[in-house]
Parts: sequence; structure tokens; C-alpha cells
Amino acid sequence: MLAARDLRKTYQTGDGPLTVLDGVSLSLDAGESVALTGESGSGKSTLLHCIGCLDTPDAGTLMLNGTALHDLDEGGRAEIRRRHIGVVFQSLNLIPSLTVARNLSFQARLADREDPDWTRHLTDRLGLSGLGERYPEQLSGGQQQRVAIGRAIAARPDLVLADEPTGNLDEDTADAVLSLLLDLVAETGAGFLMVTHSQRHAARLGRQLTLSAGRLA
Ligand SMILES: Nc1ncnc2c1ncn2[C@@H]1O[C@H](COP(=O)(O)OP(=O)(O)OP(=O)(O)O)[C@@H](O)[C@H]1O
Repeated sequence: MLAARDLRKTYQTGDGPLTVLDGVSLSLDAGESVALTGESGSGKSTLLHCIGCLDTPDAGTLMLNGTALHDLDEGGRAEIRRRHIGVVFQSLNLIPSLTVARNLSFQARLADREDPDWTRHLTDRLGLSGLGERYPEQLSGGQQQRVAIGRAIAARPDLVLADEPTGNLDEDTADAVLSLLLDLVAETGAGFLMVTHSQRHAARLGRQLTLSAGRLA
């Protein structure tokens, strides 16, 4: 479903060029879950952003269900993000001016894939049924994170990417939110790639990869 081959990315910094991805290859099948760990600054977010069409690698190829992402222009990448990729960040990215219900439906509408039954199911499973008319700022951190998860999978994307999705939560809440995320992604059949600093959380995914010195192991 996803195949990344020999991705390379070098940033120009005040101290000179910094090579963060130095020939990274990875494959992900539909329904498969992979954890990405590595030291702070090892390039995990950079890799996730390249795969998620939020950033572009300097070299390498990236195929998603037969589409060559590396050949797309910005408009093409935006289309892929809208229709095929869901992302959950630690910093949520909820739309503050929209209610919980509209945050969820907005994403599905963007993808042209509105499905009221799925949205209702998602809302129930995420424990947000009574909160649909609230605004993000009126929710707890755990509730906001559950809305962010709902947004990422509202459009039933082929690929779900998560960057430290439970990093801001206490341990019990983080465990519960991760369980929900894994269950719901499994229901959609999407591929799932998650950056985490927690070995315990990484162990709950099907496969574990570590980024070090620009390479995956
Ligand atoms: N736009 C940029 N310009 C220059 N350097 C950058 C840029 N973005 C990231 N970097 C550097 O690239 C390296 C990798 O950053 P990245 O955020 O991908 O690491 P990470 O493994 O996700 O780190 P963390 O676990 O701390 O979130 C870091 O040294 C960072 O300072």
C-alpha cells in the first residue's frame, strides 16, 4: 500500500547542512501498524511529514496505492492529504471555531466522503456523543485528543499517521486513547504509522522500527 524507497532529506542550518534522512526505505500494508521510535532529533517527524505529503524529501520515491507521491505538485499533494491520509498530531490541529460534530464532518466533507452512519459510530466509539455541540476549548485534553483522532479517520483514509498522539496525556488516559486509536484504525483497514517515545506503546503495534543516523533499523 505504501512503499518508501531511499528517502533523503538534508536541512540547511546555521551550522551547515544537516542530513536527517539518509536513505530510508519502508513498506506498509493495508491494515498493518508500525511504530517509529528514535532519539529526539533523529528525524521521526521529518519522515512522517514526508510520507504524509506535508513536506517533500530531497530524493527517493514514495508510492501510495500506485500513486507516485514524489512526482506530485503541491496541489496534487493536498488532494492526497484530503482524500487518502489522516494525521493525528500531539498539537491536535482542531478547528477552534467549529463544534465537535463539525470538526468531524468537515474532514469527511473535504474528502467528499460524507457518511453519517460512520460519523455517528465514530462519535459513539470516541465517547463524544454528548459533546457534539461543544467547541474544542470546552473539552478536556483527553476529549480533544479523541476529537483529533476522529478527524483523522472520519474520511476513512488509506493511511493514518500519528506523531506522538498521546504525548500530552497522563499515562492512563494515554493508554485508553491509544487503544481507541488502534481499534478504530483497525476498523477502517487503514495502514498505521505512529511516532512514539514510549517503548511500551510501540510494543502494542504490529512492527517496530527505529530511526538512527538517518537510517531505519
Ligand atoms: N525546517 C528545519 N530546518 C532545519 N532543521 C530542521 C528543520 N526541521 C527539523 N530540523 C532538524 O532536523 C532534525 C530532525 O528533526 P525531527 O523533528 O524530524 O526529529 P524527531 O526525531 O521528530 O525529534 P523529536 O523526537 O524531538 O520530536 C533535528 O535536529 C531538527 O532540529
